[in-house]
Amino acid sequence: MTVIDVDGVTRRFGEVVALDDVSLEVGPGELVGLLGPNGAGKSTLLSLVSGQRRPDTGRVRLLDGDPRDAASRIGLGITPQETGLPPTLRVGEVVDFVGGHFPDPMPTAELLEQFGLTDKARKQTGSLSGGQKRRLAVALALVGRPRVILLDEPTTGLDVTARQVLWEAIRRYHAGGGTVLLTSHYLEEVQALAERVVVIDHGVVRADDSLDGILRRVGLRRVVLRAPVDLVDRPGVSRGEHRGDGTQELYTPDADALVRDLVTSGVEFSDLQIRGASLEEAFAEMVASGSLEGADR
Ligand SMILES: Nc1ncnc2c1ncn2[C@@H]1O[C@H](COP(=O)(O)OP(=O)(O)OP(=O)(O)O)[C@@H](O)[C@H]1O
Repeated sequence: MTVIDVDGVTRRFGEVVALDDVSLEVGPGELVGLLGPNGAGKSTLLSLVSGQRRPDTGRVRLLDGDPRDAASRIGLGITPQETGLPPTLRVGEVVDFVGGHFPDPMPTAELLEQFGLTDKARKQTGSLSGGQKRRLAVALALVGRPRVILLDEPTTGLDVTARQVLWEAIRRYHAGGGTVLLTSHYLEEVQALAERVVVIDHGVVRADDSLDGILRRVGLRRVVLRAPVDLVDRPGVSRGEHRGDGTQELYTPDADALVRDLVTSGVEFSDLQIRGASLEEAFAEMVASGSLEGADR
């Protein structure tokens, strides 16, 4: 059985082609991260899978049914990018209310416990912090014991602790056999959770690979240093530039080898900084180098 089956889907908003012939299959128990820059088409894809929108062309199936049928959506949990919670209802009441729409909801106390919200059960949602609201919004996706959940940027804007609580809850759901499709701007988040990564840009699926496969492609390091000679064209540097502050910014697959080479060659560098490339940088590199072309599973 395929839990999510998107086949040759195109969706336009006026002149904008939000999704351009996108196909994606997600099987039972998979945890898939959907990555892409702003405006890539991630939320549009989720809205088609959840039956909120129809594709212009192509076909979308959810749990072997039409996502616009309530019978298919009973097995779906969703946390959109923004959730409006009724501000005067208490946290426990909101969970009870949403759970009441499902045949076998999770007990409210158990769900709140999992999301670290037990002591907020009697608070009005309007009094919650941004992070607490977000945790509640994700908890609501799970209350009906869904077979699949769609999470649109579940932890954007959260602090480290709140993010960890959510990651744990998502892992627990997945370990129990649940299927997850989540979007994120954060490579770190996808790295922490997903087994499979789909990269989308300008409405097109650019890569669909295991997490390891994607990380190998984006395994670039960013090296910044000050040096009296030009290092941009040095062997081992895949791309680089001179910055306004007099430093050079270099991207390399092997920062250790590059630094060893500079030391043995006697290059007098200073102010050395090394870190992993961010998703945006890695993504730009993938597009620039053409490594995404023809990439597929
Ligand atoms: N309701 C709408 N009306 C008009 N254009 C839209 C609408 N929804 C999305 N778009 C456009 O479709 C494209 C894809 O948007 P979408 O929200 O799916 O991207 P995204 O990858 O989720 O972005 P973000 O990471 O910023 O949430 C964008 O160009 C966006 O401006």
